[in-house]
Amino acid sequence: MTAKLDEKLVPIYQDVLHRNPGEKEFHQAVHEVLETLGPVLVKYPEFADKKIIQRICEPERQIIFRVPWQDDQGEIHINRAFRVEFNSALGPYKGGMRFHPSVYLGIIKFLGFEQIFKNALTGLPIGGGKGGSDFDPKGRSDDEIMRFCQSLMTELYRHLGEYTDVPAGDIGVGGREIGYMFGQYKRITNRYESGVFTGKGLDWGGSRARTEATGYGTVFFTHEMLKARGDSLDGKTVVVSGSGNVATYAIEKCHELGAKVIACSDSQGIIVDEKGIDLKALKQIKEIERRRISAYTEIHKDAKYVEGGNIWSVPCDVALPCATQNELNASDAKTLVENGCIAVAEGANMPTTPEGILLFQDAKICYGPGKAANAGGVATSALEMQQNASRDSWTFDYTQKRLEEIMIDIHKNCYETAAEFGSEGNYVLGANVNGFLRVAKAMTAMGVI
Ligand SMILES: NC(=O)C1=CN([C@@H]2O[C@H](COP(=O)(O)OP(=O)(O)OC[C@H]3O[C@@H](n4cnc5c(N)ncnc54)[C@H](OP(=O)(O)O)[C@@H]3O)[C@@H](O)[C@H]2O)C=CC1
Ligand SMILES: N=C(CCC(=O)O)C(=O)O
Repeated sequence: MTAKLDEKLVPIYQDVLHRNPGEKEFHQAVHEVLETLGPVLVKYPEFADKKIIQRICEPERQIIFRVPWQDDQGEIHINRAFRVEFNSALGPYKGGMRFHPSVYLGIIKFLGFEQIFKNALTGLPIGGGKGGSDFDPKGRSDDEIMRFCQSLMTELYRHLGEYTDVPAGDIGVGGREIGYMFGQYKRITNRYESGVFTGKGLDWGGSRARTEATGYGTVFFTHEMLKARGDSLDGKTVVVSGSGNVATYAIEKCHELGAKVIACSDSQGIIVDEKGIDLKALKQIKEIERRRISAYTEIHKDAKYVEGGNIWSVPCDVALPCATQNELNASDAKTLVENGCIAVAEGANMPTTPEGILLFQDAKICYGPGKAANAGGVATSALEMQQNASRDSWTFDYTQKRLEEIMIDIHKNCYETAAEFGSEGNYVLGANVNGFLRVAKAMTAMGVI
């Protein structure tokens, strides 16, 4: 790690390392928050007496279980799944499910820890949690995905509920997977509990604008950062990593706001289209045909595909990492800044390494951390829960307007908190401290639980 910790926080971090050996992504997420909490303990010494930080760093519950399932050829497979119910001070545990072969407990705990503060920043009544599995959905048939989701839910259902723990999507988990998990939950419990999952389909309780929300919200946040400096997204050249749910709708909102996205990626390579990414083609390839991004050049012959290419080598004004953690390192950050990049906003969770963050901050460019910039997804999930609870269904425009207002508020609160603590423009400190204070005050009120 790079930035130094306040001496009062060093033993807390050492204890996290001791209790959670080998979970390097979780260590990274904790360190990034602890780096900014020194001044908070000066202003609120009572939080040290109540051991609030130590309690937040220890999940309330960690569930690990086996998921056996059969493929279309009848072969049996065994995967491991997780649900980390991290913190319920502000509401039921709320966070996605990630299906990816790289998933292990340390990944879920980093995601769940980030989720605590992200959910707090929305100002909505949701706690922090996360789950997932090392199951790889790539290349699997719909029936295999269904059988896996049913087997996973047969174990997990007992821990879920609209007032207890509410999963949603993340890498490898979209509307299809949510549908199969919700269906099995309903079958086992014999309850139509709409609010137990978010990201549901529009035909069965989903919220309009939820599919678009994370990507849209990241762009709204970017726009706010630029506006705070008297600038805007209009006319800017943008590079977006990933080509999944978050990336697709970040591209869509960039184009709506007058920017031009010229590159995006998947885990195999990057495409560069100087005329601007054709979103219709991208959605057809990724959402409908579930193919590799390389197929884009079959439609647009003058676009360029680079197998294994580094998307951060493409010169741009704005960079939106929307793929996965630690995808943007110090060398990438240096290249972006040298090429004239003036703003980075994280659609993905923890995509920039600690060294990359420091480089962006030293360069004094706009840098929006994921817990603030990508909170639009979970915020709209909370709006889906509101609609479900009131047996209502809002219009797209009304829901998008609520989302935009929430993102404007998150930016304002982060900006003002950073200034209050003497670090104007430091959105990492602003997001961490503003989110932490919301959780800490609730935990203090609820006693030592
Ligand atoms: N969905 C949501 O509501 C929210 C998601 N996020 C975060 O946004 C990011 C993207 O999630 P989402 O769009 O939902 O997921 P998707 O599965 O829809 O898309 C993930 C994208 O990232 C790429 N990717 C995944 N893993 C890697 C890797 N190890 N190396 C390179 N590329 C990779 C995928 O490429 P390929 O297809 O080749 O694997 C794909 O293009 C994640 O960090 C997630 O945690 C944050 C807030 C909300
Ligand atoms: N994957 C998500 C969305 C979580 C949710 O909508 O509950 C995230 O905020 O990282």
